[in-house]
Amino acid sequence: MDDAPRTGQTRVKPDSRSSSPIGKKPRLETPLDTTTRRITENLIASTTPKKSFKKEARKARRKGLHVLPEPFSTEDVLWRDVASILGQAIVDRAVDEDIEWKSPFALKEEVELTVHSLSSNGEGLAIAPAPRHNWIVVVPLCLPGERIRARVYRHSRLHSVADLVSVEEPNNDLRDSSRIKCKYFGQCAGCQYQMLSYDTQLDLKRTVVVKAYRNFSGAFFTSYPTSFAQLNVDVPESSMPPILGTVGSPLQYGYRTKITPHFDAPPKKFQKAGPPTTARTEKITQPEWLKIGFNHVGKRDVMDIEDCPIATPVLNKAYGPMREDIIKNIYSYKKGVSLVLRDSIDVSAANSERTNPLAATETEDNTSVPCEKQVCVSDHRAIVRERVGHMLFEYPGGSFFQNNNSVLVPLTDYVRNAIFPSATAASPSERPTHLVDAYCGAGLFAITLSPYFDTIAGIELSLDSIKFATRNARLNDVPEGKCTFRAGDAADIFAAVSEFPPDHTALIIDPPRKGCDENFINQLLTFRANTVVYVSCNVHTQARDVGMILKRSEHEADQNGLKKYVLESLRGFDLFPQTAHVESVAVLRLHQPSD
Ligand SMILES: C[S@@+](CC[C@H](N)C(=O)[O-])C[C@H]1O[C@@H](n2cnc3c(N)ncnc32)[C@H](O)[C@@H]1O
Repeated sequence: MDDAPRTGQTRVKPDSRSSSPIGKKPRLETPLDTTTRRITENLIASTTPKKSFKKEARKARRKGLHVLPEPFSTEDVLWRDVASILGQAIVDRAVDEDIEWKSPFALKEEVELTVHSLSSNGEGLAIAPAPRHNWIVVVPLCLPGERIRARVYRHSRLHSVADLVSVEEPNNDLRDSSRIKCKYFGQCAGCQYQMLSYDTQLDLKRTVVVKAYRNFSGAFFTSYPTSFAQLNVDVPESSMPPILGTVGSPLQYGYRTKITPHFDAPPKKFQKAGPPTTARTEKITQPEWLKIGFNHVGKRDVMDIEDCPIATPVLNKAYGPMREDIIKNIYSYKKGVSLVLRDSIDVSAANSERTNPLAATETEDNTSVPCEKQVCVSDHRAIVRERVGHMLFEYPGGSFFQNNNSVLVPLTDYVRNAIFPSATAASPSERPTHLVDAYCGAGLFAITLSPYFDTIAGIELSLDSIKFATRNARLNDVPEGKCTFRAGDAADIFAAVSEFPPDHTALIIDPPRKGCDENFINQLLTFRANTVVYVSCNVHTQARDVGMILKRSEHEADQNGLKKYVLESLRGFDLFPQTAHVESVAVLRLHQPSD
């Protein structure tokens, strides 16, 4: 291969300190890069840690160089969608002719387009009209089949990004504006699917899961790949296991139990001199420059937002007075602020009512829970209390907890049913007795599933979350000694559970967006828990990790006749209705190679 970076592109050396999930000094190649070697050589390797990657990428962009997206990032996922619409022949030709970064559009050019499909990130993808048809235009808030006008504002590799100007011919089979419940729809970057029926949203999310496994898992090859690069080649959908329908959220609006609106500090001239005299003497009104809310679609600037219909009513009620307070005191802020608003059971009221069995209310399944008052917690260190079914969870306002309470009982029930399918239930000697909850946070899975196991171990990087997981076990009367939580890297859990019987152990994995690392996957494959349930907020890194587990265990089964992991089921869960985001749950179990 030609080692020299091409003009206009950059190359960053892999960092050997990284704990990449992809093997030693991997070179992650996109499907098309397999044949476009010169570009592959210029990929910023996936071994580069995120911070270095961003720093190197910034440096390179300052020099006017082109930077290929970080593997598995939102931009990488978009690139795969762009490339699969254009097809390999067009991409290869563009590389040979050195035109893959040369947009046929001018910046600010307005163009009429027909939307081809939606990307996995929810944007519309349109093939540019002839004679510029070997190029894709990415436009938010439009739907397949629609004729639109869009204004181009950025170029990338074989695609340009544009603002939606107008929908000239809507797709009335999909679009129904009467469904839209937010006055900021079309401007706020938060929710792009409000014009769709909920069933359509769930179908689209299933397609995202299908595409992620097709593009990023490489798990369904017929032969064993010799390098990780080979894992990243499109596989035909027919060779994948069926991907089930996305499980919907019981609440489709008013579900978000956490929002983080933000605002910038006053412009420098006001910071030095204080507010203009009028602002000090007259009734305080919101200065023109002050925007408190969320980002504009396609931009980094904040737009002013007074309420958010996907947030719970309690958060919306608290947000108005918070905004007023900020407006009143804005000149005392020296830096921008990201607020946190979390919906919580009123801890003081709940404490007294928990001791009063008469203060109870009926739930849908005719059981009773204490009457509870919901409040908004806006202090990062204050305790938030939340109920999942009949269990209570507490955690600090600034730490991780799932943001859609309405879907947590279906989600935890689903994970439990996956671990105890009816076939296994018939044979008590095969039932899992031990549970490992890796990336356990405040103990959501470990504690909700605790009645079904003899012994449970959880691990989590955040010391705060671990303190609360331990406290939550006590809060829910989990017998002393049944649940052990420790702070540390997820991979450390395997040394701590060496006494657990792997055949009777279930492992739940719920990592952050970047997925698992190589050390974790190696140890998982050595430990060999009978059942693995992988819950993920990033189906693309999940596909990569699951692909790796399946292929490596298949290889070992071929070598030594051991059982191998089989992907028994895979489906999306909708934790964020009205948005393009999908959570994904994969269930893997050890099977005899002949099964
Ligand atoms: C998506 S959250 C899941 C938490 C929990 N399972 C839940 O549902 O509430 C991922 C968690 O992994 C933790 N984490 C991140 N990197 C980790 C690592 N290397 N080892 C262990 N935990 C990690 C984060 O602090 C976060 O709490």
